[in-house]
Amino acid sequence: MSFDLSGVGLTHANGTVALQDIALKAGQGECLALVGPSGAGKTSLLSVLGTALRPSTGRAVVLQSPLPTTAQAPDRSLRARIGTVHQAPPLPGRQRVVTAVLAGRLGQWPAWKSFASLVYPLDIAGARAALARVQLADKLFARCDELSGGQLQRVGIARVLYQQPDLLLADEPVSALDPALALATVRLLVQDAAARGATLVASLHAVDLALACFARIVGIRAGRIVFDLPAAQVDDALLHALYASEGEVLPTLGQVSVSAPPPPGEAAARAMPLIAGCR
Ligand SMILES: Nc1ncnc2c1ncn2[C@@H]1O[C@H](COP(=O)(O)OP(=O)(O)OP(=O)(O)O)[C@@H](O)[C@H]1O
Repeated sequence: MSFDLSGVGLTHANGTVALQDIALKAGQGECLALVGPSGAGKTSLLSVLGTALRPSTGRAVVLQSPLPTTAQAPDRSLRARIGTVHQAPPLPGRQRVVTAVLAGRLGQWPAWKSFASLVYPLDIAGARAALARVQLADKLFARCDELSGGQLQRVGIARVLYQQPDLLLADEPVSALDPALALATVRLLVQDAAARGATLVASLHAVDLALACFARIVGIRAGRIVFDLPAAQVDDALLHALYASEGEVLPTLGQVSVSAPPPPGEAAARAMPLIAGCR
């Protein structure tokens, strides 16, 4: 088992209830996509899985470790086995890309090696290889503040590819990329996880991308899981109900407009001429 959440709730410091009674588990090596409208709780759920936020209620076990329910910090070795791709990677502007990528393994290295690598990058070849997988090898020694938003997202992805975590969490990882690059990048994440037997949980804005690339789709609305199904069983009625608060147009990579709920399967199929066979 990669993770097992039962009865998990999360209330933010200001009293906002972000998650309620979440029951979700995944075996090692499973890949699942989280979809749902803005504010549904996708980032909050990924933050709990990534140990950045402590559940307010319920029980969470991640990579065989029960997460602490007190203020106690999760242990460093657990965090080193979890990799997170942020929508906007928190990379210092003055940091070189090579250092940002190598930081993916800081949690796995002994303190002396981490410190030495911050002073002088210790595995330049490894960083270059990870960047090449996202077509950014030429930016190896660029400063992070010299990159576009989409390039920064890809540096964040190269960092997690370099890290090789057992549990990979991706929060809107391709939101700043054009459709073709977004598809190639999500495929890369899925293929990397599959090749290594790692678990991947990705929140995706574009439902067509989620349906094309992931075998299992989890729909979230108002902090609750409303469906958890194989992609083939996620039909338009379910998706329109999920996104009802955002109008009648489903968010897709191709921004294909669907004016009214069509028969099951049709909207996603219409929205997907660009993306086929990702899984
Ligand atoms: N740091 C915070 N403090 C207070 N409330 C928060 C905080 N972060 C998120 N929330 C609230 O928690 C709820 C869930 O937010 P979350 O960011 O998890 O949703 P999301 O599905 O990721 O949304 P989006 O798709 O817009 O990124 C929302 O009501 C949001 O306003």
